[in-house]
Amino acid sequence: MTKIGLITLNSSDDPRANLGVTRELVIKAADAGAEFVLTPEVSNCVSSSRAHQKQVLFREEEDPTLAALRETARLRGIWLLIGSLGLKTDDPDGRFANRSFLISPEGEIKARYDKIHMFDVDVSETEKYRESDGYRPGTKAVVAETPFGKIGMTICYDLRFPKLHRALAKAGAQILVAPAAFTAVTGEAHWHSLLRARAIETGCFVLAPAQTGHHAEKVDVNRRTYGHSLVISPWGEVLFDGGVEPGLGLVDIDLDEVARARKRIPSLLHDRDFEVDA
Ligand SMILES: O=C(O)CNC(=O)[C@H](CS)NC(=O)CCC(=O)C(=O)O
Repeated sequence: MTKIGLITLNSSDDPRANLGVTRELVIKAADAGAEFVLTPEVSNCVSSSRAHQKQVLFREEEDPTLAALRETARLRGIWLLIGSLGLKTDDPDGRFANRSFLISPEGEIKARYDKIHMFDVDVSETEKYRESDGYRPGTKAVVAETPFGKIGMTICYDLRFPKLHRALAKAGAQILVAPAAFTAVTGEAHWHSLLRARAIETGCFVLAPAQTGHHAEKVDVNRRTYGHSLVISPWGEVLFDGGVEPGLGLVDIDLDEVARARKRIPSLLHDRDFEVDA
């Protein structure tokens, strides 16, 4: 059994305040015996104003949230997935990275992953996102090794591109992480179904820490996220649902369930090539 600590946040556009809340919940998870703790997408700052982000975000090397959470992981001896941080980069267009970090109990960065699929979507007339204007998409899928299993890294909108999850599972992933800031509207319609589908298709545990509630009202009145941090078993059962309040969920997962689910339905081994007659 591995004890998972899943953190739901209502991050503001103030990275210092967000760090305070996040660190407190990470410590609470460690105190409760969690071995692996996960935070949502853009844990450090939810903001769609590029001007504001330019003021408050740092490069990876100087980012105070990353440094502080690495230290917390080390002091508490836990594995920590920082679901993602908005970070400055040397992108020629000045775009940020939406980057996840897997931190070891020694406080080392064991893996980093830049979100591949950009959320360029009109959710409604008043709620439009052009993530690729502000963020530079990644080009590399990542599977990272831990003592409790291999972790396939994804972020938020990646959830809608099952090719990625299949590639991660085929590369050995037993746990898929899907930190998110799903919109309230699309979350209501799709969040549980998409996460359960990815778990069922791959025979992986899916761990999905989420942002929740209203964010950064000054610059972005409509920004509202869905919450419902979830843990899904490899058979597709919802083992935990964090609801809409920020806080901590604790769930024990049994990695043997991965092999059991894949034995019952070995679809991961049954891919076939085909042509499309159109
Ligand atoms: O903008 C930031 O600061 C961080 N990025 C996000 O919150 C991103 C892009 S706006 N949100 C999503 O990917 C939501 C996906 C979603 O809701 C869906 O697929 O339905």
